[in-house]
Amino acid sequence: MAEAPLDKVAVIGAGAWGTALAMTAHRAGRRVSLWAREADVVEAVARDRRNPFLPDYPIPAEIAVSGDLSAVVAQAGLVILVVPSQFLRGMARAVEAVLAAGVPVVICAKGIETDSGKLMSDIVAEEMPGRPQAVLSGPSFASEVAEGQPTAVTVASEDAAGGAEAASSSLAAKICLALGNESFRPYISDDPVGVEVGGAVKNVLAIACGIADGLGMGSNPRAALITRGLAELKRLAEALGGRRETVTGLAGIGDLTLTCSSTQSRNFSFGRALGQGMTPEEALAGKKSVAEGAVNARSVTQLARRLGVEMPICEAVNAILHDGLSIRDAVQALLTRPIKAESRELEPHVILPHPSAANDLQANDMV
Ligand SMILES: NC(=O)c1ccc[n+]([C@@H]2O[C@H](COP(=O)([O-])OP(=O)(O)OC[C@H]3O[C@@H](n4cnc5c(N)ncnc54)[C@H](O)[C@@H]3O)[C@@H](O)[C@H]2O)c1
Ligand SMILES: O=P(O)(O)OC[C@H](O)CO
Repeated sequence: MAEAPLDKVAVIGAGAWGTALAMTAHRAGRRVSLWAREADVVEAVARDRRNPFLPDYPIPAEIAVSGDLSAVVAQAGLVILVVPSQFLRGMARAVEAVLAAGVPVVICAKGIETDSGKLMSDIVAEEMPGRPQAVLSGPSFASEVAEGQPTAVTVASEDAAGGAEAASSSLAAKICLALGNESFRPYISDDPVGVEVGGAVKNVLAIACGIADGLGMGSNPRAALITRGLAELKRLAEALGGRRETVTGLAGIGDLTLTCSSTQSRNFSFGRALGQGMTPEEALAGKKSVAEGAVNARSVTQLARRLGVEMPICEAVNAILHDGLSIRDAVQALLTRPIKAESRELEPHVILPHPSAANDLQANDMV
């Protein structure tokens, strides 16, 4: 059986998701402290109990919000890391310097580190050596979680592997008990890699779906992008040692479906703005909130190339965002790729030239 829930929870990162998770832990009965990087966030919460990153939901008075990292993590039994992916390394290092030994961390950033191609769990292992760690991911818009809408997520830790007994005494199980409440339902997984890949790649695919929406495309293209995007996600998860099955769960298809079909998603909305004619710079201008896929299109495709994994939709998004490929050319290149088998058993053995691609090898080569 799992042990008693972790009592005091420290949340590092007071963006929308960190704030919603702090509220979740508070609803679950934990004592909660929240670290904010920006002085104006600390001041706004002190003044009117509202965070500009999630302004519509009051923060309960019992949640202590501070910019003092040592004070926030003092006596914590669990630390939740919720800064954007490209800042996780620096934050993990800073937290490690002030956190008591043995206190577990749960990673909530969705992404892959640019250039190194490292997963968030690799970064934490490097910067917080020997510290127990888990990953939390799944379909969870911060605003809906803050509102108390029913939400299900996956929490994964390696020690959950080995059967029911291992799973129920794992770190993932302890975190589920610490954070679960009547509206927030976490599930245990033993596949952190599969869970992480789902969260990182779905943001890139959401940009692709947003672009299609911005172009005025309908439901057929969206369904095609989600389904073939899922195939890309499965391939990358497997190449990294995760399981294809994990990708069919909340942190894979669950999050993919959510993010690829709602203007609530920052990534979908960013893609939509591109499809409507904005440049990436224009679409991101003045935004304080993060669209992880904009950076992670690069890190995901870098990693896929290194591993020899075919991810044509992610490649197309990356080429649009970072290599100046026009959206029109990217769409044409995707649609005229060679004909392949859909199923895993035949893939990649059946490859036929696309009937309309004979005269367009240049665009085709790009994806
Ligand atoms: N918002 C959601 O609905 C949601 C849900 C699930 C997962 N996530 C993931 O959570 C992570 C955090 O996203 P968010 O939505 O809370 O952020 P946000 O867009 O609401 O806010 C931006 C965050 O980035 C932080 N930041 C900016 N520069 C920084 C720096 N140099 N160092 C450290 N932190 C810095 C800010 O302090 C702020 O916390 C992302 O990986 C995101 O994909 C978000
Ligand atoms: O708004 P997005 O696109 O960052 O998506 C937020 C969450 O990741 C949804 O699960």
